[in-house]
Parts: sequence; structure tokens; C-alpha cells
Amino acid sequence: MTTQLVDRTTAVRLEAVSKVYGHGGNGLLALDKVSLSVRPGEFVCLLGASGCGKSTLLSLVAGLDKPTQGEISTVGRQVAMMFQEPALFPWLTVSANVEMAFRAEGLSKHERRTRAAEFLDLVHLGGFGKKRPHELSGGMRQRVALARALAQSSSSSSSSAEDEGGAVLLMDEPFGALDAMTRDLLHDELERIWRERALSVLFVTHNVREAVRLGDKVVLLSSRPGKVVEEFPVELARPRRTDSAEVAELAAKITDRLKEEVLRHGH
Ligand SMILES: Nc1ncnc2c1ncn2[C@@H]1O[C@H](COP(=O)(O)OP(=O)(O)OP(=O)(O)O)[C@@H](O)[C@H]1O
Repeated sequence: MTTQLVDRTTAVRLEAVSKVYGHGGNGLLALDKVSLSVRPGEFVCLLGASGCGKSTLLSLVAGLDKPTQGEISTVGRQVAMMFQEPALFPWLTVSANVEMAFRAEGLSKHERRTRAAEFLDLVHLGGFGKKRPHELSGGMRQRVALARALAQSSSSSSSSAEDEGGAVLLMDEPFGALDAMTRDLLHDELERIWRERALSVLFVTHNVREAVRLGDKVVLLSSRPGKVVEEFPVELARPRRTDSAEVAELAAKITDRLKEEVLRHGH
């Protein structure tokens, strides 16, 4: 089950969470007693081989699905999710796509547009509000998706009155389809916004360097069923460069551990 946390030292907490898809003999154990936590303002990267249950875990935290066993708790503010594909409505303008985040708030059209423009400015897309998604590059579309996720997590309908902490952002390989240069730029922007807005982030990737570039902590999941194998604190100074020797060194250590896990499971 998913509950609201009263404890202010944790933004997201999973305790012995298991997920089985299907029933009986045909059931598939996707996650096996996974425990992990994200502190308020912490950037946690979740790393693992394909099919180890990373997306499953995020959808459970987002409340899109329920764990079979275990408990998930989050801060009062509703979490926002961002996927590999930006999932924009192609027939709407960029601004209208971001305005969707405020649709439950009863704001006037003018207020919605003004607030959407603020979030588009934040991701350096000021002036692009009237464009349609197909007129933008892949990286720009992903920025629109980021603006919409930030708007969602800040909307008053998604926060409780006593909630003063930053929002929780769940990201499922959001930059996986982008070229390396665009990805680098978006890493810098995400890091800036994360700091400015004191976000708590759970970021799924299978790119080890990306995890080390961004994370305060990298949580390594085993191959299916997903279990936490090891947590690696990343104590490198920020801002980091994906191509730096320090990032490469820790990434190599984590990759070795990941390979060991994949070989142990035979897939
Ligand atoms: N709705 C579902 N019904 C049945 N099985 C599912 C469902 N969703 C996921 N699975 C299975 O659960 C396992 C974990 O899937 P999941 O998508 O969470 O892994 P992942 O680590 O995110 O993979 P990838 O890195 O390839 O995106 C996989 O074996 C997948 O086939």
C-alpha cells in the first residue's frame, strides 16, 4: 500500500516491496523485497539491467500500480513522472501541453498561460509556447515534458497545506533517446533546476555514467527479480562532467558489479 509520510527526513521510502505480475503458477516476480529511500532534496539514480523492474518500481511509487507486498510512502506532495518518450499531445501547442498540469486548479486561461510560460522559461524554452511539438527537436520536446512535470509537481491541487518540502520527480530514462551532446546539456539543466527547486529525484537509467554524473547515490538492482544489490554514494564535487576521470573511475567500479550480477543470473 502507499501512504503519506509524516516523517520529514524521507521523501520516498520503499520497505520490502515485492511485485508479482499475473497469478498462481504463471505469476512473474518482477521486484523482490526492495527497500530504498530518497531523502528530501536527494538525487537518487536507480540502475540495473534491462527487465530488472526499474519501470515497475517507478510506477509503484507514482501510484499507477500497487505492490503485491511491502509498503511505499511518499511526502504529501504528489509526485510527477517523466518518461523516455515526452508523451506530448501533438495537436496542442507547447504552452497548452504544459497548461494541462493546471487543469484541475480552476485557473483562468490567462493565469494558466502565464504559469506555463514561467515553467517554459525555466527550461530555456521561453518564446516557444505557440509552437507545436513536431516543430521542436527531440531535446526541446523532452524539455517541454520536463516543464510539464515540474508544473504538475508544483500545482496547488497536488500539494497539501502543511507540505513545505520540495516536490518528488520520478524520471524513467528521460534522456535515453537523445544524442550525447543534448543529453549533456539536459544533465546540466536538470541539475540546476533540481538545486533551485530542492527537488527529490528518483531517476531510472541503464547508463552507468549518467547515473554517476547525476546521482548523490546510485542504487544497483539485480536482474529479474529486481533486488537491491548495493548502494554507491557518489561523493564527487558538482558540477561533474560525464567524461571526467573521476566519473569514469566510479562508473567502471559499478559496471563491474553490474556485470557480476548479470552473469550470476545468466541473462
Ligand atoms: N504489466 C505487466 N504485466 C506483466 N509483466 C510485466 C508488466 N510490466 C512489466 N512486466 C515484466 O516485469 C519485468 C520488469 O519490467 P520493467 O519494465 O519494470 O523492467 P525495466 O528494468 O524497466 O526494463 P527496461 O530497462 O528494459 O526498461 C519484465 O520481465 C517485464 O516483462
